[in-house]
Amino acid sequence: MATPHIGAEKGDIAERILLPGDPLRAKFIAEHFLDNPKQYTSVRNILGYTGTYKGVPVSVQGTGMGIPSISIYVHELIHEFGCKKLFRVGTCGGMHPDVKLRDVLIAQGASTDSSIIKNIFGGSINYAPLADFDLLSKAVTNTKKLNLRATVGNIISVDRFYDDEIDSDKLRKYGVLAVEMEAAALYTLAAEAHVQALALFTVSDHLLTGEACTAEERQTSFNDMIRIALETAIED
Ligand SMILES: O=P(O)(O)O[C@H]1O[C@H](CO)[C@@H](O)[C@H]1O
Ligand SMILES: O=c1cc[nH]c(=O)[nH]1
Repeated sequence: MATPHIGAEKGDIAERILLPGDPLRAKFIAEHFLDNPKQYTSVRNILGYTGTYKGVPVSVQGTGMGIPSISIYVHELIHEFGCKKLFRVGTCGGMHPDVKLRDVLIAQGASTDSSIIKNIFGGSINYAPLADFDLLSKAVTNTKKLNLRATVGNIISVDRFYDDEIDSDKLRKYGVLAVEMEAAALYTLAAEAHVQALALFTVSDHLLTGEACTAEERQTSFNDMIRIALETAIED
């Protein structure tokens, strides 16, 4: 049965799913990478599609921006539609000299300032949202097989896109590579539900150099990240 935010029926959505924030990136991925894609939802213009990749059913679904938004979609996808392998394919802001514009990053861990994650654990606990190790290791192998490059490390999922108070120098000193707004929630919700999740990114702008991709590039030009995610998604 359809959920409040996803207008699909049980069975319409594959167990393996790619999750861009931008619904138009979902449409682009479905139309350019999947065979026979069928749109299963357009509720709130957050688009979702299922097709096949190399013969394996794969879905792709927008999640909106920020932890409150992705948490709604990931909850419904896992608990109502049975998704088991979830791949965020996002953009991020590079904040470390080791990463350059358009680089692919894979989040081994996702630090966060999110009160949603803090409130789950309460007290003095700072939970460490982590990638599923099996997916992470397969993604690294697939990156090499595809003759591509990806940097693996810690990123930070923040609540505010415009945040003058964030201490980028300290985060950089501790090796945080980039900033985005959803991965920590994906990792935490996947851990709670005992399903697998991995977040991959393309650096769309750089906090140190001021370089930025255009809005059109953000929607469409992230093929390397998507190929790594799809090759990893279809493995058993
Ligand atoms: O390009 P997406 O996947 O939306 O990801 C990044 O872009 C948005 C901010 O512009 C946030 O959602 C952030 O995490
Ligand atoms: O959340 C994001 C995404 C891209 N670039 C940023 O600076 N922040």
